[in-house]
Amino acid sequence: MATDSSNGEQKTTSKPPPLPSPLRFSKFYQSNMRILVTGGAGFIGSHLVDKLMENEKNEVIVADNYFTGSKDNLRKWIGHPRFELIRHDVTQPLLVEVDQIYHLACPASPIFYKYNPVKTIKTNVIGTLNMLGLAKRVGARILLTSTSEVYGDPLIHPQPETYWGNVNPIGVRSCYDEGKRVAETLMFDYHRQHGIEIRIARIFNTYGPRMNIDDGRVVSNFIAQALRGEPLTVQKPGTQTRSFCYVSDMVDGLIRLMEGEHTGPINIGNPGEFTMVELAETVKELIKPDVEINMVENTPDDPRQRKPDITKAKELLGWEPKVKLRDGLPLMEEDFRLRLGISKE
Ligand SMILES: NC(=O)c1ccc[n+]([C@@H]2O[C@H](COP(=O)([O-])OP(=O)(O)OC[C@H]3O[C@@H](n4cnc5c(N)ncnc54)[C@H](O)[C@@H]3O)[C@@H](O)[C@H]2O)c1
Ligand SMILES: O=c1ccn([C@@H]2O[C@H](COP(=O)(O)OP(=O)(O)O[C@H]3OC[C@@H](O)[C@H](O)[C@H]3O)[C@@H](O)[C@H]2O)c(=O)[nH]1
Repeated sequence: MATDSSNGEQKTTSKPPPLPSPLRFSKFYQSNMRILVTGGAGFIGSHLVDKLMENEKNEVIVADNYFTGSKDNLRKWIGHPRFELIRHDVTQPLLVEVDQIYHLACPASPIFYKYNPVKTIKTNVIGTLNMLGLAKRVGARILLTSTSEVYGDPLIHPQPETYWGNVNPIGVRSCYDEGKRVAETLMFDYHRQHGIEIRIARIFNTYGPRMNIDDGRVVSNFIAQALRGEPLTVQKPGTQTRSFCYVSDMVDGLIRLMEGEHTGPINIGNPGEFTMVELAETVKELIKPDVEINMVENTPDDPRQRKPDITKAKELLGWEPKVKLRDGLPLMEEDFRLRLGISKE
C-alpha cells in the first residue's frame, strides 16, 4: 500500500491495486517496463522521455496532440525500437498496455491554457479520467503532474502540501487551476475506490531548453526578448514572486516520485524566490546588459507570491534541486541562441 505521509488528512486505501496483465509475468515481457508519457512532446515531457529512454529496460510510448508540443522535441527517438509516438488527444480513450503512466498532457503556459478554456478543462478532467480508466484496466501506476496553481493566490507562504489554497473558481485561470484540482480529486477517488496506485506531483515554475520560444511564460519571454534586443516586459507590479526550477531537477524529482512509495501530493520545485523585476535584472545582466525593462499591464488573478515548501520532497524522496537560476539561465540562453540563429557577440 502506498503511504501518504505528505498530507496527513488524506485517506489512502488498503485495497490491493488491480492486477497487471498476465503477460507482465511472462518471461518475454519481464525484461522491459512499458511507460506511457502523455504530453511527452512538450517541454517537460520530452526531457522526461530522454531520461526514461536512457534505461535500456524501458519502452516509452508518447501520446500527444501537438497543441503546444512538437515532434521535433523527440526527433532523436523517432524510429528507435523502444520508442513509439502516437498522435492522440487524451480527451479520447486510449487503449495501450503499459505498466506506468506519466500523465502530463495539458497546456501549461497561461496564454495557451486560456486560449480555449473549455478544451483546457476537458483535458484536465476528461483526459485524467481516461488515463485513470486506462490505469485501472491494465493495473498501471499513474503519476499526475499537478501544479502550484492549485494554491491559487496563496495566503500562506511558502506553500506546504497541507495548504488547501485560495483559488478563484470562476476566473480566467480556473480552467487550469480548478481543472488540476479536479484531476487531483479524481486521482484520489480512483485510488480509494479502485485501489489504483497513484502519484501526484505539484510542480512549481520550471524552465530550461526546449521551451517554446513564444510560449508566453516569463523566463522564455525574457530570454527571447533579450536575445532579440527587445525590452523585457515585466508585468505590473513586478514585485510578484516565483520560484524557478531547472528542468533536469524536475525530471529527477518526477522519476523519484513515480518509483517511490508515496502517493503525494508532493511539491517539486526550487525554493529560490525572485520578484519579476529581479528576474528581469538577472536576465539583463547575464544576457544583454543594455536591454531596456518595460513595465506592462498584468492579467487578472496573477498570483502575488509563490514558493514551494519542499520538506516532504527532501524527506520522502531524498530530492532537492541542484541547479541555481544563475546556472540554468545560460543553458537556456544557449538553446534559444541556436534556435533563433543568434550567435554570441
Ligand atoms: N512547466 C511548468 O512550469 C509547469 C508548472 C506546473 C505544472 N506543469 C505541468 O506539467 C505538464 C507539462 O508542462 P510543460 O511545461 O511541459 O507544458 P507544454 O505545453 O510544453 O507540454 C504539454 C504537452 O501536452 C500536450 N497536450 C496538451 N493538451 C493535450 C491533449 N488534450 N491531449 C494530448 N496532448 C495534449 C501538448 O501538445 C504538449 O506537448 C503539464 O501538465 C503542466 O500543467 C508545468
Ligand atoms: O512577459 C512576461 C510574462 C509573465 N510575467 C510575470 O511572470 C510571472 C510568471 O508568469 P508565467 O506566465 O511564467 O507563469 P505563472 O507562474 O503565471 O504560471 C505558471 O506556473 C504554474 C504552472 O502550472 C503554469 O503552467 C505556469 O505557466 C507572473 O507574475 C507574470 O505576471 C512577466 O512579468 N512578463
